[in-house]
Amino acid sequence: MIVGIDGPSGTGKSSTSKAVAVKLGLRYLDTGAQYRAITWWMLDNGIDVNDASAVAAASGKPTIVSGTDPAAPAITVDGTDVAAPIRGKEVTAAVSAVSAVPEVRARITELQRTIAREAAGGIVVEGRDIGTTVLPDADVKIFLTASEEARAARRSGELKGKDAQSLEATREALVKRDAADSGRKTSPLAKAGDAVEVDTTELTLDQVIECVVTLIEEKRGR
Ligand SMILES: Nc1ncnc2c1ncn2[C@@H]1O[C@H](COP(=O)(O)OP(=O)(O)OP(=O)(O)O)[C@@H](O)[C@H]1O
Ligand SMILES: Nc1ccn([C@@H]2O[C@H](COP(=O)(O)O)[C@@H](O)[C@H]2O)c(=O)n1
Repeated sequence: MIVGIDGPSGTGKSSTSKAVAVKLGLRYLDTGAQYRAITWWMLDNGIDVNDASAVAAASGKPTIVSGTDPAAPAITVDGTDVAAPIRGKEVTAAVSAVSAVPEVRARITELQRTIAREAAGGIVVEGRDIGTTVLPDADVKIFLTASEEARAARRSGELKGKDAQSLEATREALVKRDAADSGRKTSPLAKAGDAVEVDTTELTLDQVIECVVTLIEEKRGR
């Protein structure tokens, strides 16, 4: 059972995917974390993230390893645990430029396909291009959406301490990242033709999880 969950940022992909995977005994892959990890490495190594040729030339250097336990997602770069730093403001602001580079996408896509292939009991993979490009033959494809306001409010509730910002600034940053992700040439953020769209604006997280579990169980014939 391969499940692909895509959608813009703040629609609930990670929270839903993890919970669904725990409930159904599936593995879990956060592909955004992989793009964040390679971006973290570029910044840490002084690569200009707006220089696509420099990013492309360096894209094969870091070794990225993703854990697939939905109860304890993990990610390392060259053996360093980067789970915390990849969520910082700097990486968030730079990740769309890095993820738009075709060489980066080719490398990370290959990694994702290998992980999905090796997940014997099935896996929930979440991202932006899972249904369209990474796993076009996934058994279940879901595209989550939500209004800008709902997404900004959700994201704003998470940002604390040094990364705290106004609701309006959060909304602007989110819209800018979605526009870059949707507008890039290579596998942009998009709904696959055969994906089920779920608008989560008025739904609680539990309702979204239940909806996705039902779609998977229907596919399994239960
Ligand atoms: N239906 C919902 N109702 C209210 N809050 C929600 C809902 N779904 C998710 N959230 C909350 O919104 C925040 C963002 O959710 P999450 O990280 O799962 O989104 P995402 O789509 O994976 O975002 P990104 O692509 O930016 O990583 C989290 O704090 C989560 O608890
Ligand atoms: N399949 C994917 C997943 C993510 N990206 C890029 O990574 C960024 C961070 O993703 P989060 O889910 O952690 O917010 C995202 O903005 C994309 O630039 C991608 O390109 N493809």
